[in-house]
Amino acid sequence: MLTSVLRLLRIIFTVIRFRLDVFIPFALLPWYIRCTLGLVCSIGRKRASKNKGERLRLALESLGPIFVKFGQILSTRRDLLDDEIADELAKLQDKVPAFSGQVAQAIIERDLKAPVSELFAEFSVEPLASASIAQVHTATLHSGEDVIVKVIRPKIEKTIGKDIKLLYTLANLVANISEDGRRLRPVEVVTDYEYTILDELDLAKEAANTGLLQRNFVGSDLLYVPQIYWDYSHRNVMVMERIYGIPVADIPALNKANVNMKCLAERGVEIFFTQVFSHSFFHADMHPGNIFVDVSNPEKPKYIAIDCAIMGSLDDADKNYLARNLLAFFQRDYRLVAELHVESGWVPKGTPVHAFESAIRSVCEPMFAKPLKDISFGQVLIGLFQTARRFNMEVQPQLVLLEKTLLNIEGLGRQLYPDLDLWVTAKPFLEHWMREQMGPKRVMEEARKQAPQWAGQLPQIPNLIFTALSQMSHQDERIQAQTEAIDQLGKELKKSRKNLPFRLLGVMCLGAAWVFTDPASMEHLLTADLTSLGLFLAGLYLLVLKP
Ligand SMILES: Nc1ncnc2c1ncn2[C@@H]1O[C@H](COP(=O)(O)OP(=O)(O)OP(=O)(O)O)[C@@H](O)[C@H]1O
Repeated sequence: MLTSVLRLLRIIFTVIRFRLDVFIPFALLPWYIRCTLGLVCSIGRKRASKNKGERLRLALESLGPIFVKFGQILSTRRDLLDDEIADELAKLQDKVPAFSGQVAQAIIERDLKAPVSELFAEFSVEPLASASIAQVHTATLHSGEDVIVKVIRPKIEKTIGKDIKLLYTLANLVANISEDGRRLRPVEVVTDYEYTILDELDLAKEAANTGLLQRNFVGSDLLYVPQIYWDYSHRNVMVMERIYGIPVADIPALNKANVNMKCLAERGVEIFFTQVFSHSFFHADMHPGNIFVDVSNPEKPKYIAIDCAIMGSLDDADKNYLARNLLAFFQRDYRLVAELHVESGWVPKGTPVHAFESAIRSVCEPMFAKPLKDISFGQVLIGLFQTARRFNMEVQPQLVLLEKTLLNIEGLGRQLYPDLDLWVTAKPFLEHWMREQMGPKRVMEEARKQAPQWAGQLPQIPNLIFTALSQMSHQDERIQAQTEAIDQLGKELKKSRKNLPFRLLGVMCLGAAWVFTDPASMEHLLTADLTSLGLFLAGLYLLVLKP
């Protein structure tokens, strides 16, 4: 209790010291609080010469690593903050003094239940790196492999718990006293922070994420994920293969190694879209400190990713939302963007489509002042989410995580190769996704999943086909590709749609074949066999050969 009060006093003192009163909606406070704050805030007048964002950054730095982390996470919420403040907060760095190597050693021995000399052939007591949550030491296993040992800071969970409570108190205060404050969604920001930081506290979870990411990219020449040593990994300690790549932010070193920067930038985008659309599992903490480059083949450089504590995953509905909205945006079909939101119920039923359409147009249309290749997908999503929020849509946290990651990837890609054309790299992924949604593979997958229910629903299928066809003809009118790339995509979409009735019919035949071969429904075995064989062949023809 006493420590919380002291911490709160320290926060108040910091607000005064760094003149953060500019963030306080004075007009809404009672007169006596206004006078007192005005008086004490004049103490920090010297700092008023710095801009708002800079003062906020300095204040968070002075409050310590947990607040620095909060500021770093806040800096990624460009959908809520002014660019000036977000840019300043993005400069926050975890410059945290290391904790003693002996303490790290004691944590390892306690968690792995053996002395360090027994666990490793060599262990460096000097840390390799130290951040707000964990510290990294190098070691060598008895089998000869070089590894790193990541150890969670002692007592950090307790400190974080207390700071989060304080942050919630402040967030609720801001949300309750001002409309402007509510617009910044302070409680949502703190919840976001809480989830992120709690994920980082559990190294067993990070190890599991790393294992899954590694499996997803096994055999790939795009991304390497170091191996986890499971026998040595627990909640507070994780042992991982040591990697020796060039940090991605070290552009002089990459140039010296003759790395093909265009290829490197494009591969970053490719990895991101592969994770999102093919694996539905993406690394969501892609800051440069977590990305290295293997330059053994400089023409085809390979990324190495570490620190898989924060991962995102999208379900089919999210991917659909993303692909269809991005495509509609690039066709400048804001009507379709609005309809997608209203029809699906993302914004409350009854929201006027034209009002949403006009709001989204005013946000997005200025983006087309730039050439297509310079349009930021991340900024498009920010515009989309900001508008959707104004229309009371709750943007799902996984989509916000995706938008933040996309911004990081784009920023990194353009730093490596300023002429990076994101659309060209992203297009095949959106194309593939849309094709798969309507292609035979997807239909077969659905058929397999749905077959038992369909047996009872066969009579309704003609009706469903009719609805699907009328929806398709409605949407066909909308496909007006803006560039050659989008044109091409439109053609491919139309082609898959043309084939859809045949495929639906094919699925019906297969479903019927399945029903007839169900032993429970068979009265005359021979007739049933012939009927199901005929239906099966017809279904196969329509699904696979006809297209
Ligand atoms: N497998 C590895 N091989 C070589 N170096 C590593 C490895 N894992 C981590 N490091 C080094 O340790 C540093 C910190 O690691 P990591 O990012 O996992 O810790 P963290 O506490 O999550 O830090 P941050 O919060 O800053 O991301 C990395 O920037 C890198 O220099």
